[in-house]
Amino acid sequence: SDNTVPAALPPAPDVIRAASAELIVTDLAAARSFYVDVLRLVVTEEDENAIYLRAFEDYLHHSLVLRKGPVAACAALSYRVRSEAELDVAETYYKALGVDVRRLPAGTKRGIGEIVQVQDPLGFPIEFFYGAEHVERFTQRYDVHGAGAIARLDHFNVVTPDIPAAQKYYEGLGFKVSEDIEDDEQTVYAAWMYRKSTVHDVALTGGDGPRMHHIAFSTNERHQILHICDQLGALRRSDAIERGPGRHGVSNAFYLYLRDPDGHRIEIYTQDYYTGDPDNPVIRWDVHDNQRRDWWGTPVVPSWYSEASTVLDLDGHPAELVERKDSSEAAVTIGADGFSYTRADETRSDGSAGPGSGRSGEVQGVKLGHQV
Ligand SMILES: O=S(=O)(O)c1ccc(O)c(O)c1
Ligand SMILES: [Ca+2]
Ligand SMILES: [Fe+2]
Repeated sequence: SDNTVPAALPPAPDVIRAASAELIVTDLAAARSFYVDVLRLVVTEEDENAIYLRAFEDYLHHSLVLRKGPVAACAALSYRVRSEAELDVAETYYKALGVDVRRLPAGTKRGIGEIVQVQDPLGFPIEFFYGAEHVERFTQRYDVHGAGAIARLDHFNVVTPDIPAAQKYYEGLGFKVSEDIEDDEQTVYAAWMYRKSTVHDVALTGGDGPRMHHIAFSTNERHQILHICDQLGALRRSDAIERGPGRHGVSNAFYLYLRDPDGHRIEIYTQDYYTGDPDNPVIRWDVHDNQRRDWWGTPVVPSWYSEASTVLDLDGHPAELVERKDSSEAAVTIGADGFSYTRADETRSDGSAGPGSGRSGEVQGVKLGHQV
């Protein structure tokens, strides 16, 4: 056959949604204090090596596994597929992609049925599953919710060097782009992609990867996010707050970013918008728009761009990092994330160029905590 035409891939598995994640934590008790005592996630099961957690609207066994280990890392990002039959489809698809594919019998992971585990073409440890033990759904257990009630897992955000290539790979899995950030030289800095009818199940962040940027849980209302902030203040754990609370430009969600005791980033997120119709309009942001990441123009702390969690391969070893070749968002915008323009061609009353018009040549820095 004509070997210049890539062989047609077999059908891709039918992914429903981002469903759970497994994080390696170096101090299980410290992690338990953060995720259970502070965030109030529900312990479905636990032993001396692992804690299986769920949010209040989850009825599958867990949506987050904390596993004790020597090095903090992300060990799995798991997507639920529509039926057990989709596991064979997944195995065939990923074997055709030529990556490491393993089949784990039901029960290998507590509460979960058979799993197809792959190290995907981007280098991430991905699991596909359908079967899972049903446990009590705490949707209306307001007697245990608390004021910061977390409803469910919403999305993964992954750092990968080549966004167009990553987008193509996820489009092959039937994901669609809802929003992205680009510039007028066709560089793409980030993209948000979905299977369920919200803004994303996975977000692609341009950078050296594979690294896990964050796992996001959603609440039903903003006041739950505000309570989590107030509670962290009361516990003198405000240093767990990395970024926010605020209103995202992309997704329009209200957000908060926390760092757990191992530095894993957890987002608490609420009220993005419906994307379920086939002609859902894609929103494209200019990388210089300083309302893209925070609608109010609040600066993005540098650590949010630079820090992310190591991911493991299927043998539990840190995955090789690939450097990003395209320009980095922090390099082109950290100034624009500071106290700068919100209008493209701002001109001062005396006719001089405003800071954001790009005509002033002024240095646009981010005012850090020690600066007045
Ligand atoms: O900061 S962004 O507005 O680009 C953003 C939007 C949605 C997310 O889930 C996120 O982590 C970040
Ligand atoms: Ca802080
Ligand atoms: Fe997010």
